[in-house]
Amino acid sequence: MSFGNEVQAMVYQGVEKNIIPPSFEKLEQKAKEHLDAKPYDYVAASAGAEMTKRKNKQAFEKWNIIPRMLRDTSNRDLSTELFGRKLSFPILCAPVGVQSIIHPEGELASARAAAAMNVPFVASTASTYNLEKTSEVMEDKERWFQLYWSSDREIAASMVKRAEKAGYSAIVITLDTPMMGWREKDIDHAYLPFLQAEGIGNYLNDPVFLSRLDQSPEEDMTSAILLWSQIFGNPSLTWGDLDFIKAQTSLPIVLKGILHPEDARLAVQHGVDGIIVSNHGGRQVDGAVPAIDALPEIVDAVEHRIPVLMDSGIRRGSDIIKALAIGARAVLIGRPYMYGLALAGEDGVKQVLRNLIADFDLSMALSGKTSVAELNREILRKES
Ligand SMILES: Cc1cc2nc3c(=O)[nH]c(=O)nc-3n(C[C@H](O)[C@H](O)[C@H](O)COP(=O)(O)O)c2cc1C
Ligand SMILES: O=C(O)C(=O)c1ccccc1
Repeated sequence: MSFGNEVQAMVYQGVEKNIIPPSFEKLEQKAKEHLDAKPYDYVAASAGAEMTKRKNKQAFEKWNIIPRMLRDTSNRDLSTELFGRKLSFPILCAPVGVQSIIHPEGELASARAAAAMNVPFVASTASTYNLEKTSEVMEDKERWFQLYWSSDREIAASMVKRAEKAGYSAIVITLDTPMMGWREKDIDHAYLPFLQAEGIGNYLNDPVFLSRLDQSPEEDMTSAILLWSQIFGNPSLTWGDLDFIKAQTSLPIVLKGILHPEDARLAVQHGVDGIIVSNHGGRQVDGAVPAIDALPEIVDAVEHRIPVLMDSGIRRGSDIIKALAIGARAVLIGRPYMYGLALAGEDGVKQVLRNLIADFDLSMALSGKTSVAELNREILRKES
């Protein structure tokens, strides 16, 4: 058997040392056995009855790929382009907060792994390690900053400016989480890692946040955590507020959490640079539409005016093919790389990314396509 390219060879060479199962289901199971119930459930679970989490998976199963034959797929190009920059793969690490609950090196390990694999890392506002530290470990590699827009808008502005200064090349504003969804398992466990000061690293060194405290966090962490809980989210935001953030930065602005085609049109009208179709991995509105099912109408509504990305339920290479064939420019992954982090830190995240890239490369070739640009709806049919 010959391997299609270097990515394939890399996967098989590493087989003996692999701790990361190639199957997502086995990976999730292994992470479950490895972690305590509270942090595992925080990562794995979703809102309510977890309907949307299940539907994200079922929806991918309803889209079928119709491979094309005899098309010389010996040379393949997995790259894509976003905001004038070339990405090696159409894959990014989604913003995931509080990674220290599953591995002591948290975001630093994930960021290092992403940098090593040439996969952009989207650093969350809710990180345990601050954005400057995370930036440092990535050297010159592509990184974006995800903003949770604080109800204290000077804090939001401060974080955006810090991100630009630290070398992040886009700002992702997450719209679907002005407050946490109804997460029954976390409520059962009475689990809130923030109360132990995990996930608030970006606030603890923010000059504006610190200026709002009477005493430093070292002297009085309880007050810092209390203030964080009061200013974290901002449910009062409206489309008109986007101008404020745009005025703070020259970086491209990407809106995350779009599911309605009309919101996609509004995003274009308000001059943002990209959108991410996402239901937050089912963690916010239980019963929300699967992101992959929302994608076609949104891609059509946007009419190529800005790039459309998607996440929520990407588990395998074939899922990536489906999203790109519908019209996404790139996809983000959340839980898969969290499980890699839980099991083996930086190395675990690298293996998860490597498996996904290799699977995507192979499945694209076997579908008769040689580049991301060639993927289109011609090779897809949806079961009714
Ligand atoms: C544990 C966890 C924490 C998350 N934290 C954030 C966050 O801080 N900011 C954000 O925009 N999205 C956050 N998300 C959502 C992810 O960015 C992404 O939308 C989601 O995980 C994609 O679905 P998937 O897990 O099925 O791949 C989080 C997801 C998980 C699982
Ligand atoms: O848990 C999440 O899904 C999430 O987005 C989040 C929100 C605030 C802090 C940490 C994570």
